[in-house]
Amino acid sequence: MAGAEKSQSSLRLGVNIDHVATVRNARGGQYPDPLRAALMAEQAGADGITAHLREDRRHITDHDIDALMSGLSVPLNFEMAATPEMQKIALRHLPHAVCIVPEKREERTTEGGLELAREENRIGDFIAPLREAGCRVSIFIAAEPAQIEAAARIGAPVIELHTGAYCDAHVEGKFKERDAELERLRDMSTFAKSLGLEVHAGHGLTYDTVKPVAAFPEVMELNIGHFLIGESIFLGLEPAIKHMRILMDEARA
Ligand SMILES: CC(=O)[C@@H](O)[C@H](O)COP(=O)(O)O
Ligand SMILES: NCC(=O)COP(=O)(O)O
Repeated sequence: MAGAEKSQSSLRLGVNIDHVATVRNARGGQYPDPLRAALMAEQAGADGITAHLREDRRHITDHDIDALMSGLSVPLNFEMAATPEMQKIALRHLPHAVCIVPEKREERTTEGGLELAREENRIGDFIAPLREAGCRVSIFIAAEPAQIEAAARIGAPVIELHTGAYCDAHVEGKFKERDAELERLRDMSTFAKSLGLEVHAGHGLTYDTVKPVAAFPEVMELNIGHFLIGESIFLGLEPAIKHMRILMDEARA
């Protein structure tokens, strides 16, 4: 794999490059190029790249997915809504991983996890061809027993726990709420692992919030994007990623 400084840690870092595309799309054209950022992330030690092809194409585009699929040396984690269009795109590209996420056109960001318990049969049928095609399927869910049990029942090998509520509570200074959210994430990581699921986590993580989540021994992968792309304005992309990697490794030591 590319990236000489790749960590030996059991905790993988997936760098989400969606918001490089957000900046590019603010002016149209081709700059800054998400693939260039992804290749730099590889060099900085990212274990994988995450990209969310939203139905409204507000950031990542179909062309970006083509370019990432042919240009990356590390695995692509393709985030997608559970729609026929996205399933077709995933089956055409066969990325290493697909992560099924909820999507609402009007939302500013992915506000919660997929309501899997309510849609168990549909999502089970939806992921079957992706699994048969060899993609590692994960489901982006809230840290709730009902969602985790549903993920296990439909045979999803991986879940990604939404860390947004924990991160938002930290930013808003609601520390009791933050600690309760963290506790929930910890308990649900343990519960998911006990059901045989591989546990990932992500959304809204920053230097201030990453360590307690990285410390959970059940968590195998963190996906982090918006903060890292923002921080790269101040530090540069490689140093921003390397610092995140250091914090993750410290939490795990
Ligand atoms: C699913 C997830 O948490 C990320 O992919 C996130 O959705 C990307 O950023 P936006 O929500 O801003 O599109
Ligand atoms: N799945 C979460 C992700 O890819 C990154 O989310 P964020 O760090 O951009 O909020």
